[in-house]
Amino acid sequence: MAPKKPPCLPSLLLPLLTLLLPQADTRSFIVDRENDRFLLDGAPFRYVSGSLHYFRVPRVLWADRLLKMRMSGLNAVQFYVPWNYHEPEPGVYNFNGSRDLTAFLNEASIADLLVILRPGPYICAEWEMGGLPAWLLQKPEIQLRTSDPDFLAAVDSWFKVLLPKLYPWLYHNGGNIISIQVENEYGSYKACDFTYMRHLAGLFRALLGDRILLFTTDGPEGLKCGSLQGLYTTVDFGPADNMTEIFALLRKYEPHGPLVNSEYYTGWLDYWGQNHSTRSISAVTKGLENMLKLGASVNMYMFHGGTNFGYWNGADEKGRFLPITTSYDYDAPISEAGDPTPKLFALRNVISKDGYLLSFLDILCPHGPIRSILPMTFEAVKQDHGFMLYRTYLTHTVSEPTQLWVPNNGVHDRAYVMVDGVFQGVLERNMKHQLFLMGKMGAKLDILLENMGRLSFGSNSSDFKGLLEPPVLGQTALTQWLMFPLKVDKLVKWWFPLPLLRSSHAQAPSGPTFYSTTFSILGEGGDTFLFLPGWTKGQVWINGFNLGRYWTRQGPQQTLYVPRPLLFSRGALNKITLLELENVPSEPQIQFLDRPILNSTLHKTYIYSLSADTQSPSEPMELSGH
Ligand SMILES: CCCCNC(=S)N1C[C@H](O)[C@@H](O)[C@@H](O)[C@H]1CO
Repeated sequence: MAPKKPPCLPSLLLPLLTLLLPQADTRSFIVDRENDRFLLDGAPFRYVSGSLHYFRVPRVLWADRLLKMRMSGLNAVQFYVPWNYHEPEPGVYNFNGSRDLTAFLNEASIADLLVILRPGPYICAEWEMGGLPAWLLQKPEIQLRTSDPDFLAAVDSWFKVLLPKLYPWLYHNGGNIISIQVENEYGSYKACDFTYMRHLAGLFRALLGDRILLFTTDGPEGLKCGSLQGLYTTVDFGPADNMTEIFALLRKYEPHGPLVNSEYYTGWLDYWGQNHSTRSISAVTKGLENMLKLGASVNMYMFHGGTNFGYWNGADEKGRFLPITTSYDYDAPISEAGDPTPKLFALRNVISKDGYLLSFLDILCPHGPIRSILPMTFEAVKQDHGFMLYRTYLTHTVSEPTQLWVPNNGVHDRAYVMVDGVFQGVLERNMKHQLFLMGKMGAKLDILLENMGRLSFGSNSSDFKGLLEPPVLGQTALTQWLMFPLKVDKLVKWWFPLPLLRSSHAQAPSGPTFYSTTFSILGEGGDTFLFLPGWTKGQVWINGFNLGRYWTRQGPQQTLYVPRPLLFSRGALNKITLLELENVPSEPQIQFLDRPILNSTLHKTYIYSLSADTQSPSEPMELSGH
């Protein structure tokens, strides 16, 4: 979330003050040259990042694109800041709407993505004038990207506005920016003006302090003029390039420290009048796999390209003037329209093999688990409502079905038990039914605990929730627990729809599973009642609103009231997400009825068929109860 704001001091004082203040926490992102790696908060860290340019995506879609990147297994996002996008005229600044850089940083933080920021002043990027404002050319003799005093004066003035905005977002200040690039592929520019680069490096240090990692990026041929003492050197290259040769060349500039490819090309740009550029999935994934095996940190350029709206496209000169197209699809893993492509899933598989794929737990429990010898209650880990996952590992093989139980009625309130992700069944408060399981030594035992609501009347309202006693397997009390307090509502708000219906022969998964889909209302619509025939028990959200619990199997309530104001009408898409805790039918359906069903008796299964004339449920046919 937005980091703590520094005291509003003159911008140049801030870094100085920070130096004087004791560092309030141990947040840090540094280069460990002894072990050729990054350290994040002292722990070995490698980023698998993707480029997404906020200035090529409408603000209302930022969250969607960023989450899709996170769900692809990335842990960082890299983006430029185009100077001309924010200073349309000298001294006039715009950081509003789709130019709200702070809002984008915050969206990245919400998506749990670290940030690699590239503020230029030149950014290239197939963007109008490489990000430099056209008004610089009102001085026709100006020497762009050099120590020309006119150019430096404009650069200084811009960065004295921009960089203090970034200061609170630096990782060690509580934000998510782990590194900042100085200039862009300067070694590819004819000037090779080290005075200019030293000026920029000094300005960044003066305004950002000395803790943030500053780096440069160049193609292999640009390292000589693009690298600078005090700035970490990185390279860029694509799948067709010789990774071994290029990294060997990089080692001449950075003999120690992590190898970094700051722009690994997943596709390429398009020019009007030429064929759409593509890069093969196999080549792109193979190259990524090889770099990950080397322990390199990689940023995939682009992971989502977006669009050159308005007049913002740039141009290249290759013997002739070549304007860039409006689409910046880039044959990227997320298409220009935001759709995951086969390339995304192929890259996700590579990242997952590397152990980098996010489980839901990374999103549901972004701060990681709490470790304890004995299980802790919801209250002890400061989780009031909803769900907590308890995880332990079997310390011995259980080769015969063995009872899992919790002494003193210690399940508060329902426990969904899995072994290595396979659903075993449910333990329930005040219920005597037994649960037997088997598993090899080292098998993962997960218990998803549901808080069904605290006592509101009775002898003791101190109704603690969770596992109040250590579960016992046979005669062995299980210890060494990890507790994951789950922020389910946060995930649901960003979840993009997944197909709800499965092909009939597919065995619907059992145990805690998310389902999500979209639906639209043709007319104005009205209040309605959600009916989930054949579903068992769970939680449901509509358009991010937590509608409540359903327990179709149990009754007597079979429908959930859906107030009309929750819904979008006239064809707009509504999103429904369900967390089914036990089982769904092979072809799960959701129905919206025009009346409630609150009176089904317990343990009976009803089939309601919508009668053709009224589209309302006929009288229920009672099937055998069980
Ligand atoms: C045809 C030469 C284009 C020069 N740009 C190159 S090599 N690239 C590197 C550059 O840093 C980046 O901003 C992008 O411009 C990328 C191409 O998408």
